[in-house]
Amino acid sequence: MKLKFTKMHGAGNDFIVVNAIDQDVSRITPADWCALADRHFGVGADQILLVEKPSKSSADFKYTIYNQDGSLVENCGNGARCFVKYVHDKGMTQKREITVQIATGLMILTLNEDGSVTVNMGVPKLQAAGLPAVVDSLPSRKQGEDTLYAVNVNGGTRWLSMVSMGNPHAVQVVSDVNTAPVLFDGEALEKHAIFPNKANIGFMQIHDQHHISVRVFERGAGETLACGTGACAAVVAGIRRGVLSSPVTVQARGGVLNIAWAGKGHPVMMSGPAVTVFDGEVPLVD
Ligand SMILES: N[C@@H](CCC[C@H](N)C(=O)O)C(=O)O
Repeated sequence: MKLKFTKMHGAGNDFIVVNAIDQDVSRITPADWCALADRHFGVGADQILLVEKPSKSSADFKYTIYNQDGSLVENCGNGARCFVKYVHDKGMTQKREITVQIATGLMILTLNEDGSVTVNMGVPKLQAAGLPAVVDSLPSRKQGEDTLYAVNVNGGTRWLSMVSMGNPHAVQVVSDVNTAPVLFDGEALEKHAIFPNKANIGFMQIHDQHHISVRVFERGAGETLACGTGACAAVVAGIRRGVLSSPVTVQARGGVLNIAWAGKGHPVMMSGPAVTVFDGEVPLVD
């Protein structure tokens, strides 16, 4: 069997996008997706995105996401932008505003005139239990409206904000993202016992109340050049801590994302680039 795909990226967070409406992918296993995402023996990608038929009549498409390690994911912000560009470029819809079914509900995405995409990322969950994160025995302190939890890792204490964007994020403020121990601490925190489903670990440097730099050690993928949901989680945490004001420009290693959030109970709006790299075809073992 041959599988057609498109390689895309959003601010350097790269994807293999697969049309699973016109191609039968039912026999492709998570291990196959993992092999395809391998950077040495496969095509290479942080995530695999499947474009599928929705089961809800109010949605235009369904969108299933696998991490590089083959695990299923609830949400992917940079992927959502690439998803819209893909279905538009492939003539699968003429609509510029598209409703997409994801694991946690419906997501509304808008293809802007300049080719960028704006995504309504939904209302963030602000309780640690919602990630889930088991924080009952951890020391905590308030900063603004946020509650920070002290987690011991690699011989030090990190004060983490807990934000769910449908997927779990723990965010800490660092003085310099370039020297922050993103790989060392990120890997240890991703798998920390307080996160039963693991977590994405964000490191945020605050330049001023409207500008930050963020690096994210992603669950199931390691550090990526950008993480859309991670950027949203960092902005939500910063606004709740009282150190950021909406809108916020987020500098990731691979590009810039713009995030707006009006506060508790409101959805996070994210805008940023979506780029096609090439179309390809790979043989898969039957
Ligand atoms: N790169 C993504 C997030 C992908 C999912 C994440 N690794 C997880 O396991 O939750 C983004 O742009 O949001």
